[in-house]
Amino acid sequence: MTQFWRPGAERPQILDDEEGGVLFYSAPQSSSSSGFGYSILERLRKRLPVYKYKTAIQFLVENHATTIVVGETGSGKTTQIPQFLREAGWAEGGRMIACTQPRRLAVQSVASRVAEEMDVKLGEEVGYAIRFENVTNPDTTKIKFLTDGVLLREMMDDPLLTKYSIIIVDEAHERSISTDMLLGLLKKIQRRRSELRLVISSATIDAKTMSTFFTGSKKHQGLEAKDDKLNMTPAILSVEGKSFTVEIHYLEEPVSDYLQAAVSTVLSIHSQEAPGDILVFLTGQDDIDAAVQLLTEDTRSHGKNSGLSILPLYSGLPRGDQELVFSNSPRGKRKVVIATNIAETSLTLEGIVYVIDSGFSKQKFFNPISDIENLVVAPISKASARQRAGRAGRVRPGKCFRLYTEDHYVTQMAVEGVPEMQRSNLVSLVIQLKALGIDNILGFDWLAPPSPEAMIRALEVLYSLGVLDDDAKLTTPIGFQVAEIPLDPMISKMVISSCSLGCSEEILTIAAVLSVQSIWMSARGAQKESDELKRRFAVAEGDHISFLNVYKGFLQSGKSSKWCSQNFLNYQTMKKVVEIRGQLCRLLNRLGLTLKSCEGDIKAVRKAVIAGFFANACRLEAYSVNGMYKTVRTSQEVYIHPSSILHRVNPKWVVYHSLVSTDKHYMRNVIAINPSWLTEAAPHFYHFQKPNYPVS
Ligand SMILES: Nc1ncnc2c1ncn2[C@@H]1O[C@H](COP(=O)(O)OP(=O)(O)OP(=O)(O)O)[C@@H](O)[C@H]1O
Repeated sequence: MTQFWRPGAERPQILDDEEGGVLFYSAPQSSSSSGFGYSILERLRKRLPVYKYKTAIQFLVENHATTIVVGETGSGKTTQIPQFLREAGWAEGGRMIACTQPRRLAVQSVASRVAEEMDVKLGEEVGYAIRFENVTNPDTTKIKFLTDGVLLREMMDDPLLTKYSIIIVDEAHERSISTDMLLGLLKKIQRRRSELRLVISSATIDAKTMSTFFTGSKKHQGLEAKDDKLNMTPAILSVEGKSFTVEIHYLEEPVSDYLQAAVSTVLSIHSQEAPGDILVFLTGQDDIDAAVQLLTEDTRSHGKNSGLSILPLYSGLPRGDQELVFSNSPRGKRKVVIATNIAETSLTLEGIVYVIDSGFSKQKFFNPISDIENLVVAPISKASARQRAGRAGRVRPGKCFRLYTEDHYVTQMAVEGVPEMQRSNLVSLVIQLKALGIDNILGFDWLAPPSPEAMIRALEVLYSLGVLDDDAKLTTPIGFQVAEIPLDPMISKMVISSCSLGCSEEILTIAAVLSVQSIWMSARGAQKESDELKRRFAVAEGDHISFLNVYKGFLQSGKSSKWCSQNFLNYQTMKKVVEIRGQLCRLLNRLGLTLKSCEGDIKAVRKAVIAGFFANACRLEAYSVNGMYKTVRTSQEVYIHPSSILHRVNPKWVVYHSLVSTDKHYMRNVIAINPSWLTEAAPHFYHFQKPNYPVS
């Protein structure tokens, strides 16, 4: 390795691997089915550190309302604990074991692994559910992996989650909004359902804080006397041991450009280290695209076959492209996966031997005063760094190269990140709690309370949308209907309003497109061509209406992948749009709402968009030469994003879907409006905005 690396002072312990861990290094790898026979998988299971604790886990769960399991990354918590509990009988009599994950990709991949280990078909005894996708069988599924967001949704139909005997909240250290909300609600449910068991697990969780949160006397918890033997004090189990060693290396000196440093480290590993795939953690799609390009250019400039197979991995990537990271690298090539923190927890990518950790991730920070949620590149916490390193050492020993100094790790990095709850827009959280009948949101039992300002802002938004009434209760029927739709409340309001405006067919298409990351392929060096193709679908009214043209073209092409690539559209994402739209149609039918097309009456569509997004109205500054707009609500300076159809067109009044902040605040997905529609759609809201609202 290059000399600037220095091994970490605290070497991770070497594992006891009595049976000789190298035995199965050379075993054939494959994507979905590992190619290992069931009995080999059974042997591998038994060698995981957590296996030694099987009886202890079964005993603790039997006797404690809550069990907290802390164990190294890769020790087998996610894949094994649900199986142990199933063996102990917790999935008998029509009951199910749920295991939540913060991320969809993890849900799918651990569910497949567990199905494989149990030698059953995915979707039968072992299933999974993520938003808009349910691969379970109500009659046969015993172990269900799902995102914590989906479990929260299930509570709307079944508030006590009666079909589950045990809920395992995995990766609880991530402290996503949904995880925190779930923990508070599960604590409440336990008071009503003494038979429900909770297991909280993570490699990097603060077990004491969690234990204090869940501690309560039976009296306090309101449990009945029949549960005399049940211990209300959470049990804490520390699983000792790690699958394989991961050597940690730090930089001798800090670097100013982590992207360049990551690329150089990939190249030096490739030239100096033994075979094995590489996983690089960067911050977002832009970083990742740049790294892919730099690596590709480097190898091209040397006129050689690099021997590298480079794969990006981020949440906006279509499913098919994401799944490539699980496949074997082409023969003789070293796979390099360049990922965001989507790959930070729960994932096992079999060939990974080397991890490169940039030390940064993109994190949301919401300012309730300006009402802007920024995605900021910020240093990660020690917990994240440990999780990243833990992606190596899962099926063989590994190395982790941290692109920062050991001193930085020890003295500068926070032990844990700030919970998402304390740095996000809380509109979706508030509506969900309201839908679950929790009225006193500020008094809710939070693991860490959100800021009152953000709460108040969320209440204001929901009130202005007509979702909450003067007593801050959900309105009938709009509030309840908006809460039923698993989308951002502003999109849901747009959908509901479209039913009375007679354009729900069109708005469902728009809602589905706004629910995926981007329907366009990444232009990567072909910006001009991509812009020209985009213009074929463009209409003067803006992006939303252009989406309707794209969707129509896709259907007319017979949902053709060729048509998509000819038009710079992402085929997988377009298929997803069709799927989401179908789900939304079914949901509207269930809610008894009418599906109707406006047959080209674009004005109705624009009015429906405003019904949801009136708060995002902006006016072009009178003498602006550079396309500067000001938001009506807070007079914030904003610009139309270059990816928008309306970039450089600059209509006088617009409404946007979301803001992204880089050098400036940019509006994405923009529609031109008539300002009088704002007062028509939301007179109560614009009444207060009069000083900023010169109608012209
Ligand atoms: N898809 C897979 N392919 C090969 N091995 C796997 C796969 N999934 C899991 N394993 C093996 O099972 C082990 C345990 O994985 P598991 O996800 O249960 O660990 P964990 O303790 O939950 O880790 P983490 O805290 O990182 O989520 C891995 O270290 C690896 O050896």
